[in-house]
Amino acid sequence: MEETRLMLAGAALNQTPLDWENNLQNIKDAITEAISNNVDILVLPELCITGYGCEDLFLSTWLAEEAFLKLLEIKEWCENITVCVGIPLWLENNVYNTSCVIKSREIVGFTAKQFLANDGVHYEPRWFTPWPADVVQEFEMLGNIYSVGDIIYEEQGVKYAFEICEDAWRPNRPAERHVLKGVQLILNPSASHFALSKTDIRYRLVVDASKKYQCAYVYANLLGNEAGRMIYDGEVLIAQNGKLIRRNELLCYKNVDMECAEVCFSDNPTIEETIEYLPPIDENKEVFAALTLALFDYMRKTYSRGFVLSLSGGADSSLCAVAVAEMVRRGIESLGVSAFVAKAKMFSAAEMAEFEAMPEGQAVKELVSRLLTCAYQGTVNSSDDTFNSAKGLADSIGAAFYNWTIDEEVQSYTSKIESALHRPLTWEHDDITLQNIQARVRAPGIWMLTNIKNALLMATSNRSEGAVGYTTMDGDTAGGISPIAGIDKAFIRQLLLWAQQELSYEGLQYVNSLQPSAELRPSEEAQTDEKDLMPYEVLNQIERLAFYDRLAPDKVYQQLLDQGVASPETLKQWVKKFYTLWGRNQWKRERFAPSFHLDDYNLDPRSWLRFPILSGGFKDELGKLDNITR
Ligand SMILES: Nc1ncnc2c1ncn2[C@@H]1O[C@H](COP(=O)(O)OP(=O)(O)OC[C@H]2O[C@@H]([n+]3cccc(C(=O)O)c3)[C@H](O)[C@@H]2O)[C@@H](O)[C@H]1O
Ligand SMILES: Nc1ncnc2c1ncn2[C@@H]1O[C@H](COP(=O)(O)OP(=O)(O)OP(=O)(O)O)[C@@H](O)[C@H]1O
Ligand SMILES: NC(=O)CC[C@H](N)C(=O)O
Repeated sequence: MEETRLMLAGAALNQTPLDWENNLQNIKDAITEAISNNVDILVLPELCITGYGCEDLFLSTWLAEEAFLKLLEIKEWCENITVCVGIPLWLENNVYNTSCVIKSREIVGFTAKQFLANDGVHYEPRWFTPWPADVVQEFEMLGNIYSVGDIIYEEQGVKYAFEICEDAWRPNRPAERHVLKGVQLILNPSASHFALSKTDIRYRLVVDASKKYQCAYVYANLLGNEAGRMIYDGEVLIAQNGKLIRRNELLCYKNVDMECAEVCFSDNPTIEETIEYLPPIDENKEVFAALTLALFDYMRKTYSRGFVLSLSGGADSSLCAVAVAEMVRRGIESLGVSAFVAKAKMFSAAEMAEFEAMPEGQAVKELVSRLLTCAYQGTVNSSDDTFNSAKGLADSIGAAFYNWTIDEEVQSYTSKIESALHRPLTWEHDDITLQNIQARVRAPGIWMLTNIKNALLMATSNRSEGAVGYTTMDGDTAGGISPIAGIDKAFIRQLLLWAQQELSYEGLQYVNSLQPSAELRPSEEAQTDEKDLMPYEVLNQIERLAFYDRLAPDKVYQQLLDQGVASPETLKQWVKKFYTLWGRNQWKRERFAPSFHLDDYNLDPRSWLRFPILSGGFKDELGKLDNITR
């Protein structure tokens, strides 16, 4: 075969469902950048016209009709370039998830996804119909006839075809067949949610496939917090014959992040400039990168003016505080001060000029003071340690910090109820009630600050607390966003140590020396979370075995016993406590503020784990544990 050289590009886009203006602007910017780089073929992410996360709106025909009109606009921007753009397509009562190929202002065809994502966070078969392999048909739209299906396209003699995201994750992926028909280039528009270490799997799907099928491969993912919960890392990969040619920085703050490379097609192509080595995955780094970008997008897409936080100085609220500070630092590192403040869409021209005039370090601190407001709300049960931790951290990152006590409000409610019931409330008889009223009276004041600031209230619940409902509903669950509800407590504690050491958040030194405590009981009782519950490591292990590995309670017990986690009696108590609290507290998980999906699975009923609100609570299954003799 004669040698052909094609300039190939993939662009990650930060899209938002139904935000036509934003989505089209990003697409236009990507096309303009590609044209200026003499790109022959540009791949844009899955469903990027409408946004991937439109959910049940995909079932409304008007959405696809509107998207088609937008496609006709986009087509006019494609002068002397081939652009692949994701769009839902309604045909005879079915909706298909497609990528449309536009070449020099003409629509060449639509490739429809063949394997729909239906695991974990994905529910695609609810909306889309899978397309059968090897089938191509014609359809009429607005007076024109188009081709749709499993099309093989050609660019300057090079045959190419598609795998749309999930298509590449299946053993009988389309590339298997396409390469037998002479295809030398596979394009993959994706909406592949972020999860820890997942980039490694994608690398293999792309680079190993390019080796196995002896082809070139271009992969382009969505970028940012698109629709609230899922985060996309914006990965762009260009590979050929098992060699990685381009890969971008993941989780950046740009709207458009493009990579391009000239790729040679011949019987024995020369592959210049390959990337031999990718840095090893560091999950702490990944969590911070994903969490902070997710916060920034959530803030600007809700037009909020920063965050408000009830800062106890404990691990969970400290992580939320550091996440906002790191959001500002990373955002400025990625975009520069001017673009960051412009993108935040909340500052006047005069304020923006003020920030721009500051040295970068000062701008970061000044912005943190505007974007993060914290309050310590102590009671007689609070310790100096937690106050010092909260104040020390807030001061060190430059956050606005208030301090007040809530004893008066607690006392006011307690005496009201005591006089209504004609009896005193005591720790002996009313333990949980007296704990919960403290957590609850922290909510109105912090909500007031939130309203005044037009900000978002951060709820600090973590994943381990979520599993067992160790949190007061409408108390410390109050908030508009639960940024760390996907992260377990053991991970949080080591993450904070890492952030102190590696990211130099010195203000974390206080929390890193504290034992987690709710500080809701009188201090002489020395309440700790782990005394109330069980060691967090064990709680997290039970949760994973129960809901990721999907084992029955007795098998969970047996496995942990075999690992020597605790004595049989203690372990039985912990397993029983876990399942009983898990079953009783589904309603709480249903009511948490929206949280981010960070791990390969999580407990969020809206995105991963369905469980009944009313259930038998594993009574019989836990009863079986008593019959196990060892
Ligand atoms: N299925 C269901 N659907 C709807 N509502 C249901 C329900 N089951 C119970 N309920 C309701 O739930 C109420 C109990 O829930 P709730 O009032 O939240 O209280 P509850 O879950 O009983 O207790 C809260 C727990 O969280 C711990 N906590 C609280 C605050 C902070 C921290 C910390 O770590 O800092 C820890 C505290 O030590 C205690 O163990 C019941 O009175 C009942 O009304
Ligand atoms: N003294 C306090 N001042 C302000 N907020 C508080 C105070 N005590 C508790 N809270 C709020 O209630 C939340 C729940 O408390 P919890 O103890 O679970 O979390 P934490 O204090 O951040 O972490 P840890 O459990 O590691 O101590 C806190 O994150 C915080 O938002
Ligand atoms: N949009 C998709 O098809 C995503 C599914 C794919 N398994 C992923 O998580 O990346």
